[in-house]
Amino acid sequence: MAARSKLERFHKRMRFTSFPIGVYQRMANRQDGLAEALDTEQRTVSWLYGLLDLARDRARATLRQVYGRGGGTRQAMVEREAAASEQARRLAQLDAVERGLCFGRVDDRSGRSAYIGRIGLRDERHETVLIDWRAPAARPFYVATAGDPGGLLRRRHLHLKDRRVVAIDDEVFDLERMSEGDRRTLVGEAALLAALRRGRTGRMGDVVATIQTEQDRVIRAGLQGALVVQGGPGTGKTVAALHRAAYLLYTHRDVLERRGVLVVGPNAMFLRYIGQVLPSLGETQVVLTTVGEMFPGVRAVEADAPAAAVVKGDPRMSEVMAAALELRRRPPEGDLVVELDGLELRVPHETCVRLRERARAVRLPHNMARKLYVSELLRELARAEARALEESLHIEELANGDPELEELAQPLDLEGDLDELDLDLASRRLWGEPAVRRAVDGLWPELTPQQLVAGLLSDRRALAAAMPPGLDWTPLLRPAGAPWTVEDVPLLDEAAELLGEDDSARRAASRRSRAEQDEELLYASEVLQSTGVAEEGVFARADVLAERQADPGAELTTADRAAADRSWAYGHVIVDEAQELSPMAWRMVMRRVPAKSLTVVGDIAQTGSAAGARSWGEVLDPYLLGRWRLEHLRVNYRTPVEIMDVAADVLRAFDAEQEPPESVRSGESAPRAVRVPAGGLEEELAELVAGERAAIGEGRVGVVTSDALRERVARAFPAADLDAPVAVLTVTQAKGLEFDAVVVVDPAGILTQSPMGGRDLYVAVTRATRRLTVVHEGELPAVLSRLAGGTPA
Ligand SMILES: Nc1ncnc2c1ncn2[C@@H]1O[C@H](COP(=O)(O)OP(=O)(O)OP(=O)(O)O)[C@@H](O)[C@H]1O
Repeated sequence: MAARSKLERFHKRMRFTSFPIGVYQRMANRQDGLAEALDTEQRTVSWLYGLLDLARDRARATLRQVYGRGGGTRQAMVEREAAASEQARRLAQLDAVERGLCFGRVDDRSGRSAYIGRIGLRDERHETVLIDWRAPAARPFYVATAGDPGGLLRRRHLHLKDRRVVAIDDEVFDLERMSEGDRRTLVGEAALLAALRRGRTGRMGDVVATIQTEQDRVIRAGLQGALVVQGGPGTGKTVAALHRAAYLLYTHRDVLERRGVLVVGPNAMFLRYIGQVLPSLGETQVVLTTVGEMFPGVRAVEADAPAAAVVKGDPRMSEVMAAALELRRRPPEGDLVVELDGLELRVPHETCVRLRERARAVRLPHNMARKLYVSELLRELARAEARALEESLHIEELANGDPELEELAQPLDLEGDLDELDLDLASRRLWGEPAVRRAVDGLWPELTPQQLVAGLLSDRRALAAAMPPGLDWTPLLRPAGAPWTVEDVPLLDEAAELLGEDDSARRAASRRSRAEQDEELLYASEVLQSTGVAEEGVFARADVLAERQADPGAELTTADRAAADRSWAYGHVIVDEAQELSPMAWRMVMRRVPAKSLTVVGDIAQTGSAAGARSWGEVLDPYLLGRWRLEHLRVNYRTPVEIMDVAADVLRAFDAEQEPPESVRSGESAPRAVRVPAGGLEEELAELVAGERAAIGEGRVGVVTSDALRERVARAFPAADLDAPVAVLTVTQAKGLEFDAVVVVDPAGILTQSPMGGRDLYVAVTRATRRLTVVHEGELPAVLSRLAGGTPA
């Protein structure tokens, strides 16, 4: 019916509208112009792909050659590995840029044209024929505006499907100066809007083709110092931060390849969401992590309740950890007494105190200082043993009444007779005694960060003793063996700093015996025989394959090594959704980047964690002393204006000082509120979501619910993950993500679920790229009354 009436309207229009003949002529010319432009661009693009294929062939050949060499000294092996991983990386990079290799062209006033792409390419004469988007020469493509074209006549976006040019968009800055031929081939539809209208896939994509000027400023900012990017929802903070990582690696490759780049995101789901952006830009050398994963060996996912999160995130927790450690190395109540083979070894209390103070005074981390403490205490015990022996040996008894022997006997001074060698030998012997070990461990135990933190959090007395006045310890107490939370991770990191690393186990693990290597060679030959890989050429020799098996260290990239090493100093750190980090989490992040080269992106208006930031200065100044630059992003590329109006009502209600961003486009359907009868949520929701799915076609639906209803709602949509057409998420999980259609369930619950409920609701309603539905059982909260046709409170 709808289709028929559309057709009728068209016929009617054709009957009553008469186009002047010139319009038809222009339309026909335009078609010809478009075909001609597509044809020209196709020729260039095909040639560029040809060059890409050649570059790949060359990289593959070099890789084969490198592996073909085999054998040689250890040094030669290391050099070979380095050359091989360089070529392998180059190959991976060349593969990654296949999609949309070339996406832009600029024509300048001097009649020159240049093509912009994901990677730079040169022709056979070594002339640059494709400019890498990160190169300074590509900059005009991103920064030219009608007001300030910077010498450009035209910016052209090329849209590719596989290797075909399927569409072109032109922005003309100076029509007067364009040649007649170029004018004829002008084609225009805003490339940005076309990109924004695309359905969401569940994975963030790169935006190299449509980076906007304000984002370009962020992306190309210098490496030194700290840059803070504040911007409302959908302003492209994440996308700009990731492109910045790629830009920095390109521009400062020498430093950053050695030191690595770390990106910290809010949760694992978010990392999956953004995980493809950097590889699609040809960068695989960036470590992506969350606060919960920043301590090697621990993978914390669950968050603490707000009361505990606030205390654990408090900067005073660093003193609490130090105090907790002091409690673990207290001197004995009285003298130290160790029973050994019927002897009582006694070290006076004052000596124990003195040894402890000496070990503390060296200012080494606890586990290192322990070595000094143990060695001195063992010597004291050796002396105590000598004294005990003296006391136990009664010469009169030994002489057994023999007056001559009694006369010969001098008063014993075993302790005084001990020389250095005796003390060493006695110390070693004593260290083998379990009773001595127990005593030493009781006074200065060797501790892992896990033992220190878990021990503190499950010990009421220790908590009460370690906490300063004004910091409530009660929310922290939990049973021993409780799983790690995200908020524990900065405490573990703090503990590791205090305790010091003992990397002897790691070093031992990386030492490989000759026998093992021989075994690997044998195994490698068998593999080559049985799989026929030998014929493929890459691993043509058993010794080469064995070499790779045997020395994983040589294969490890900077990113691999950095991710496994808590004390790694990164060259640059990017923190996304940075408003969520507590002061303790910032301490941990800052340790990873001693040079303080940082990009911090976030939105103070979206802070959801009770321990998160209220202002950037508050969290950053303790480390950066006010030396950070602030950039604002103010245009919202995600949320249509109608939905953003609703969000702005919410923002105004809880934080009138924050400015909502301005939406770049308007939506196709009005946001709405749907009231469901009490108890009928699941059923109604299933129907409603089905309707949303039908409305958006290929895109994705996000159901964002209050924490309280999460389980109930998730039951209605099993197996909902990022890749599923429908994902059920709490606000915390939805942070940073976006969906074509968003259904917000239980707005009243979201508002009241934490002290930051208003901000949570703001985050929830700004996840939509096209449609927003708010589902409520009770009254619609007053801040959303625009949805019911009212004026928001
Ligand atoms: N220049 C651009 N060209 C095309 N799309 C863009 C551009 N900038 C941003 N976008 C798109 O806008 C959406 C929002 O971007 P992004 O997630 O980076 O915003 P954000 O500021 O991090 O949002 P939030 O604070 O809500 O996490 C994404 O789909 C992104 O791809």
